[in-house]
Amino acid sequence: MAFVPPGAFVRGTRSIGTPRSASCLSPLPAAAAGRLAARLPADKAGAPPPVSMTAASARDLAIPARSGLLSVNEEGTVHVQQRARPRRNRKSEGLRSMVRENVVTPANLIYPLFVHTEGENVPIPSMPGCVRHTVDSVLREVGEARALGVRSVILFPKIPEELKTNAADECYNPSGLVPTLVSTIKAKYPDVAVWTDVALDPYSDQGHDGMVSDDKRGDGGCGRIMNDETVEQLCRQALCQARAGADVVAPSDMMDGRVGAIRDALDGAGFTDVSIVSYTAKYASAFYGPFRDALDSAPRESSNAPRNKKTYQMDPANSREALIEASLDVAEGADMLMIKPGMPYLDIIRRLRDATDLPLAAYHVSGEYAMMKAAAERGWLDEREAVMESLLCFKRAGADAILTYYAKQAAEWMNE
Ligand SMILES: NCc1[nH]cc(CCC(=O)O)c1CC(=O)O
Repeated sequence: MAFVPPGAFVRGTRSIGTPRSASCLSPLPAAAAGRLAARLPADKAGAPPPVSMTAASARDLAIPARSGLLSVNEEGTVHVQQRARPRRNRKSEGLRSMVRENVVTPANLIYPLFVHTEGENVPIPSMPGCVRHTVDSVLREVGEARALGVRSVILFPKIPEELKTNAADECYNPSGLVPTLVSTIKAKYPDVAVWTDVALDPYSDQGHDGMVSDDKRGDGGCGRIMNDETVEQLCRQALCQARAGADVVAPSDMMDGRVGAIRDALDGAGFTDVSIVSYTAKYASAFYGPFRDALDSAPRESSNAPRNKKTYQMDPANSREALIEASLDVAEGADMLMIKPGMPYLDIIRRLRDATDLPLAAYHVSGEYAMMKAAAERGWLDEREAVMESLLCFKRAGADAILTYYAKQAAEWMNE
C-alpha cells in the first residue's frame, strides 16, 4: 500500500478477512497521514506493520482495519504505528513547563489607569472593576501593582468639560492633572516607569485626537483633522509630560510625522532619555467604546467634528498599512511599537514582529476587557483561565509587553 496525500481515502490491503468493498473505504486522518508520510523513509512507508494481525483480532477492533496504521498485537492490545508522539512532551507539568515557549510575567504588563480631579473614585459601568481614580487612590493603586511586580503604568485623564477646547491647550498645562500626577507618582515610586498618552482627545471639545478645522473641507463635509497644527500641540504636550518626569511618552493620535517631531522636541530640550512608544498600528476600532465612556472623549455629535476617527486611525481591513506605519516610526526614532486593539489583531503583531527587531507592545483594549468581564459575570467564561490565555497569546504572537486593565489582577494570579 502506498501512502497517499493527506485528506485522501486509503484502503486497508492486508490479508485479513474478505477484500474490502468500496463502502469500507475510510478516511485516514489527514494530519496523521501527513506526519507519518513525512517521517517514514520511502521504502518503509508502504511496508506492512510489524505486528501480525489475525482476522479475529481485526474483528475485535470493531472498525475494520483501515489504513494499516491501527492494528492489534497478539495480546489483543490496540496499537497505532506511530513513532513520533508529540504527546510525550506534554505528559506532565514538569515536562510541559520545561518546553514552554512563552511565559508572561508581571514585568511584561503595563497598567492603564483612569484619573480625574474629583474627590471620589467613580466606577466605569462598561468596565467593571475599573474606576476613575482620585490622586490618593491612584497612588495606592500604583503601589499595589508595584508590590505585585507591575512596574509600568500609563495615565489617562478625564478633563473637566470647561477646560476642553478645539486646540486642547490644557494638554500642556504644567500644573494640569497628568503632569501633577506624573511628578507625584515619580516622587513616591521612582522605580515605576510612568507612561503618558500623547493625543488631544481628552482635552478636545470635539472629541478628536487632533484639531478640527472649521472649513467643512474634510471627510463627509465635516471639518478636517489638521495634521501639522496638531503635531505642534503634541510636541508641547510631550515636552510638558517629560518635564514632569514621564519615563515614556506614547503618541496615540496617529498624525503623520509626530514621532520624529516629538523626538526632536524632546532631544532639543535635553530629554534624550525619555522613550517614545508609538501607537504604530492603531486601528479605527469599535473596541475603544468603554474607554471613551470612561473619559467622555468620543467624537462629538453636535459640532463640526467628523463622526469617527477614520481619517487618522487605520482601516481594520488593512495589514500592509501597518508595515508602512512601522517603517516610518522606526525611521523617526520610536523606541517601541504598539499594536492596538489586541486580540483581533494578533496577525498584525506577528507581521510587525517579523518586520522589526524593536520591542513590541500590544494593547488589550477596553472593549476586550468589557467582553471578558461580561462573559465572566454570567459564568460563561472562566475569567482567570481566559485572561491568562489571552495574555500568553499576545506573547506567542510576538509582543514583548502588554497594556491591560487586567494588569494588577493578572499579576496577583501570577504571584499565587
Ligand atoms: N487617543 C486616545 C486613546 N488612547 C487609548 C485609547 C483606547 C484604549 C482602550 O480602548 O482601552 C484611545 C481612544 C481612542 O483612540 O478613541
